[in-house]
Amino acid sequence: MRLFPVFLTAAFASTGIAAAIPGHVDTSPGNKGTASLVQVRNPNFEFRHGPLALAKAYKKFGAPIPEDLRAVIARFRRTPKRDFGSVSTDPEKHDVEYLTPISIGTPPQDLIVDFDTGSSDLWVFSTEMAASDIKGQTVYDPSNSSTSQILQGSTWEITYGDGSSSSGDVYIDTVTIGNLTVPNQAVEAAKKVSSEFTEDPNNDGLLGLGFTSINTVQPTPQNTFFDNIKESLDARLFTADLKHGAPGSYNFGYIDPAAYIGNISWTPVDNSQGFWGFTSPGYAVGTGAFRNHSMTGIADTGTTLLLLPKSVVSAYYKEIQGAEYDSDQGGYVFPCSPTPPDFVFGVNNGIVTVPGDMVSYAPVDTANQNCFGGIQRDTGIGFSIFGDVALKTSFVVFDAGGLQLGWAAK
Ligand SMILES: O=C(c1ccc(-c2ccco2)nc1O)N(Cc1ccccn1)C1CC1
Repeated sequence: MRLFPVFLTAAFASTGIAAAIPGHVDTSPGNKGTASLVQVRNPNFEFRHGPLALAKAYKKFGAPIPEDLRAVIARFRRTPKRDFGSVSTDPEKHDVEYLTPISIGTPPQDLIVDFDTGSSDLWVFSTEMAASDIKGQTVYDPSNSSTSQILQGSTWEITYGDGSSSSGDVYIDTVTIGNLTVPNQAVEAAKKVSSEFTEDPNNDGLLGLGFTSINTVQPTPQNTFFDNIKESLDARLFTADLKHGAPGSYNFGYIDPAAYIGNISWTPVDNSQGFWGFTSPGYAVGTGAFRNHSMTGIADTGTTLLLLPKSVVSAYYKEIQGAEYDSDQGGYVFPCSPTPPDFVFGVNNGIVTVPGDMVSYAPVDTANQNCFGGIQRDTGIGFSIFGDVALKTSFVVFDAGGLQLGWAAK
């Protein structure tokens, strides 16, 4: 029978050497019972921080742990694991929206959704919808997720500024974005969506990155993904790096210094309406002089265009030969060439430049003669909306920790 020298196992385990494998113990008469044991690394041994291993050794032999060692251990224990993550986001035609992959449930169900800093509901197309409302979208099936739990009695309903709407009930399930997972995220399953969503085959839902104060779940509003994960991030912020006709990214918990040039201009955020609100001090048209003109608005990745006060918009289009407000098109239209002037807006004591070629949003006719403007009036909304036309020219930091927005060129 092979004796397994248990005392040796214990001794080795505390030093990271695997339990010695049973060696050959020579018990022939006259022999002192010597043993030769081959050591192998213990695959299950968790490498312990040096001071921790030293403290363990003191403990094992009943020696008091010196004060300085105790202090090091305490500091090591206080810094919990921190996190950060990144996910790619792709523009639809004309950069009308940017779509980003997320995973929901167990096993993971992969959907592609619109990250929207202008709203705060995470809702998705679901198996609870009428088949006629689904045209090509991928749907979330809570019954196919072993981790989904219905949030009994909860419902949601949201209406967006473009008149679109959706509603349904609520599940708690695991949601992963990039390498970041929230195990108990409220996932709002759609039962109804308006035609604007049905007719958008590539968009499986919205992921709100606004403030939880405007989440529409009743009776108890639910946290956004960002609100659920922000305390475990290295920094309580996310960044939006949207691009014109090319993949961009949303990063969580860190500012990538390689993603921007020059300095970040910071401006305080007013989140009293649940949005990433700020006030721009003014604007310039092309190479013209900067005009002081306070514009209060929000940074909204979910809105395509740059919607500004009527007076600013008409001052801009006044500089374009042939530009006019076309009520048939519902906005300013102008000749696609020559390229219109840049539009510059202030952010604190910095500026953001929207290049003229990004102001031409899209041709209004097949002859490509006239273009619909990317800058339009914010009439009736109550504030301006710095949507994708403004955001895609910049690297934007949504800093919940400092309650500030950072804008940088790239
Ligand atoms: O679509 C929305 C929008 C987003 C969320 C909510 C909402 C209601 C309740 C919770 O969230 N209501 C909106 O209306 N835009 C953009 C927009 C575009 C055009 C006209 C009006 N607005 C909000 C961010 C400003």
